Amino acid sequence: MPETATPLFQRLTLIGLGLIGSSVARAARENGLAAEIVACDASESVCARVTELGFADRVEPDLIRAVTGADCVMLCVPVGVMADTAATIAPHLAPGCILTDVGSTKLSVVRDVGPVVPDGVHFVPAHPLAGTEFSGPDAGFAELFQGRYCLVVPPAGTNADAVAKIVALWQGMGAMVEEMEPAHHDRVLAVTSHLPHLIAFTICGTADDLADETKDEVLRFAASGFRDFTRIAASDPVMWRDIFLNNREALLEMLARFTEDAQAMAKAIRWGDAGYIEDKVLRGRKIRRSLIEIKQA
Ligand SMILES: NC(=O)c1ccc[n+]([C@@H]2O[C@H](COP(=O)([O-])OP(=O)(O)OC[C@H]3O[C@@H](n4cnc5c(N)ncnc54)[C@H](O)[C@@H]3O)[C@@H](O)[C@H]2O)c1
Ligand SMILES: O=C(O)C(=O)C[C@]1(C(=O)O)C=C[C@@H](O)C=C1
Repeated sequence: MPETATPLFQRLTLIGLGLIGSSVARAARENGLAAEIVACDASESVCARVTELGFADRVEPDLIRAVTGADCVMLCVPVGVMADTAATIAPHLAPGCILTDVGSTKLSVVRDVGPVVPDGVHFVPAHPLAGTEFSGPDAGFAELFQGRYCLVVPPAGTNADAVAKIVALWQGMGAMVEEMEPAHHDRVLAVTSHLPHLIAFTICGTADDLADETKDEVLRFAASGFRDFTRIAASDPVMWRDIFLNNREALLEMLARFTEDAQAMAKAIRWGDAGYIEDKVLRGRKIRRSLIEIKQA
């Protein structure tokens, strides 16, 4: 811990030490944000690896022992297991403790975790918009959140000091923080993150279904648009299964809109509408340029 830093938390317990949990552990330690970091994971092999990697002060496989005495508990597990995890730990959270998470869907986390949070415990859901296609404790790194957004979605009436501490935690790890309504969060992420992944998984499946005709060529000549899709298509199946199932409505709405737009493109191609096609490509280019300008590319 940097000697001059005053830790925000005395004991930060991280549940789930994959890409995100292990990145938080590394970043929190490097920036002196917690006096003690406790790591808890359901997988024995992950616990063993976290011990070897040494970025936590204590590895505690038992959920209840892990959260006892913590002033901040962060759930870094797939969104499909947030409910069970929160229900198990809730009665053991100390008064004044801040319970937070990093889940990629927010309405579901508010729905699943909110009702079990005991009085006196502050619930501040959050979502760092940073990641890679890799998972597990070896994949994490301290710089993951630097220059990236983290969205916090505190329910109405959440203790302002607790929100400020979670904002300070993410800022201390280098993130830019903004507040958002959970429903709005889920619609925005449906189009910026969930739909692109759905398209990537689907296009890889489509290519694979054409195995006899094109598979060899797809793999051999992949130095093209297809290769960019394969990066995000390599992501964790459990994490993405849970995201799709827990952002069902917004994702289906965005998929329907996309399908309409894809049909419009198909029509333009069929009827030789060069202007329409050019306009769409130009729009894509502009979006890419503005992402580069705001350093989010
Ligand atoms: N990967 C990303 O790009 C990214 C970005 C932002 C947010 N998220 C969100 O962060 C969370 C974690 O994602 P990740 O990429 O770190 O996943 P990961 O697969 O790398 O790690 C998840 C960890 O949770 C553990 N786990 C699973 N069920 C558990 C349980 N019931 N109790 C305790 N531990 C359990 C697993 O053993 C694993 O070590 C997810 O909710 C995901 O939606 C992911
Ligand atoms: O960069 C990637 O590989 C990611 O998939 C990261 C990504 C994203 O879609 O941007 C994935 C899921 C998250 O909830 C946040 C970030």
